[in-house]
Amino acid sequence: MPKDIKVKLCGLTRPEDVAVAAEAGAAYVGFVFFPKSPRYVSLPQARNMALSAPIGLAKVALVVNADNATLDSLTDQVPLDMLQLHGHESPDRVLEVKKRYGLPVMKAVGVADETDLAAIDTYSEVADQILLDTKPPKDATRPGGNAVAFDWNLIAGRRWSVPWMLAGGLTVDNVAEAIQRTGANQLDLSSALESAPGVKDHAKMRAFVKAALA
Ligand SMILES: O=C(O)c1ccccc1NCC(=O)[C@H](O)[C@H](O)COP(=O)(O)O
Repeated sequence: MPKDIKVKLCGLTRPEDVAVAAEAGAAYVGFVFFPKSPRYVSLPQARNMALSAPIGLAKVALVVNADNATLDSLTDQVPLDMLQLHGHESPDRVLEVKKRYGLPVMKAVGVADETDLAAIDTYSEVADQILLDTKPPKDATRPGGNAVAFDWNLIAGRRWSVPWMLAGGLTVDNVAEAIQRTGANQLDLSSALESAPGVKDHAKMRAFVKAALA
C-alpha cells in the first residue's frame, strides 16, 4: 500500500513560491527567520506569504534560539500553524514556547552519529514533532539548510512517539531511497529546490513533490 507522504518545502521567500507549493501538493511551507540565512524573510514578507496560503497548507516559522520578544512579534504579525525551533533550545524552552504561544512546536535535532540519537527520545517527550536534520559542519554559518545528508542507517527501523520529518540534503534523485531506507513519511528540504541562494525554482519544487508522492 502506498505511504501517505507529507512534504515540507522550506525557505520560501515569495508568495508565488507558496502558490506553487500548494499546487504541487506540499503539506507544509517553511519561512526562515534566521538573519544570516540567504532565505531570511522579514515579518511583512512572511505575513504576505502566510496570508496567501490556501487553507490546509501548514505555515511553519523556523527560528533559531529566538527570545520571547522576537516570538511575540512573529506570532502577532504572521498567521502560523507551527513553530520550528532550529537552535539549541532546551526541552524546558520547548515546553515554555508551546505554552506561551499555543502553537505546535517542532524541534530540530541534529544527527551526525549514534550519540545524537538520545536527544531524539528526549525531545519526543516535549515537542509535537521532531525534525531530524544533519548536524551542521563545524564551519557552517547556519544550523540547517546546508544541503548535506546524514547517514540514514543511523535511524533505519527506529520509531518515536511523535511524528517526525527527515531533512538534510534531500533531492529529487535520492528521495525514493531516503523514504525506503529510513521509513520517513514526512520530508523537509530547501537547498535542492533553489536556482540561487534564497531563490526557489518552481520546476524543482514541482519535480520534488511529484517524486516524493509517487
Ligand atoms: O535554510 C536555512 O537557511 C536555515 C537557517 C537556519 C536554520 C535552519 C535552516 N534551514 C533548515 C531547513 O531548511 C531544512 O529544514 C533542513 O535543514 C534541510 O535543508 P537542506 O539540506 O537545505 O534541504
